[in-house]
Amino acid sequence: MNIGIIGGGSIGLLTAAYLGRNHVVNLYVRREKQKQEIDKEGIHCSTLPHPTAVDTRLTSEGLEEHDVLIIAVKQHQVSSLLHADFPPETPLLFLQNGMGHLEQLPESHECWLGVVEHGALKRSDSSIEHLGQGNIQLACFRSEDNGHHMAASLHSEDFPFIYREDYESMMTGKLLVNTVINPLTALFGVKNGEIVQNTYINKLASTLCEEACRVLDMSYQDEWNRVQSVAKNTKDNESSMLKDVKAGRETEIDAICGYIVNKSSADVPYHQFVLDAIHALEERGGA
Ligand SMILES: NC(=O)C1=CN([C@@H]2O[C@H](COP(=O)(O)OP(=O)(O)OC[C@H]3O[C@@H](n4cnc5c(N)ncnc54)[C@H](OP(=O)(O)O)[C@@H]3O)[C@@H](O)[C@H]2O)C=CC1
Ligand SMILES: CC(C)(CO)C(=O)C(=O)O
Repeated sequence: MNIGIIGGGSIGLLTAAYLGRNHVVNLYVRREKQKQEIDKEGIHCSTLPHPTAVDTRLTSEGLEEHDVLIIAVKQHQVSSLLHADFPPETPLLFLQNGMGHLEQLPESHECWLGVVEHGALKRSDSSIEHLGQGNIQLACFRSEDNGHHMAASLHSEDFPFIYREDYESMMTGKLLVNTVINPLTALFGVKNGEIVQNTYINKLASTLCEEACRVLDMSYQDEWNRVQSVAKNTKDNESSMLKDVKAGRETEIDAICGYIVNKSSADVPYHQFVLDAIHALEERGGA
């Protein structure tokens, strides 16, 4: 396939490094320095034996047609890209956490959604640490095409893509996990395991889970079991929100907990609290 990827962050570099082995990949970045570094070094990924060479371009110079264009920027960066000229014939695959961006997706394009279950950490402009080897689940948001084909074309044994029939259950399942684990780990400055290990954080997590399940009409018991199992399986990870807060970066709180608050017709006081509390940390400029 001929694949375009926008964003040379943790997930953009990870997908470019893996997909670049078997496909033609154009990675679009926004800084000349990053372009030069990748041109010189290739992309180093901790779980691959050799750097992957990809063709790096600047977003500002325009986007070309591809078989698929993977959007790997943060949720709050998506809106700035929607002003960009997406090539008219190219299907778009959005990989963001949260659900706040779904209503902004361009109606003019075939759109796909992906849920990333890898852990990746950018070490430099051309290197990433692949911390948790998982998969990317992919579902159709707006397309007449058969999704099996898209997932199968991108899939490889060591970088799996899994086709999901229903984007809504795929996205709400991930949102549920993020709306509980991300704000609490970021507020308390703890790794994911503390969600199950600390009695009081566990109690707060359970209440957030219960609120979100009510809003999203999901089974509390099933989702609470899943949240706890993700927290156990990723116990030594720092959540993406904790990393953002520590680095003084804008978080994805609006797309995650803000989505629950906006969708709810009743009060969701715990979500409102974590939403305001994370914004307070952002305003202060870090943890
Ligand atoms: N990292 C992880 O392990 C996981 C991440 N995700 C999700 O994946 C998404 C991406 O996350 P992640 O890769 O970690 O985020 P990063 O912040 O590491 O990367 C985002 C990248 O997008 C680039 N970017 C922003 N705007 C533009 C633009 N207009 N043109 C070109 N590049 C642009 C940024 O460039 P610059 O460097 O110049 O600022 C940055 O390199 C998020 O929604 C996240 O929630 C999901 C699961 C796991
Ligand atoms: C699943 C989890 C919580 C793993 O850290 C995640 O998706 C994130 O940190 O954003």
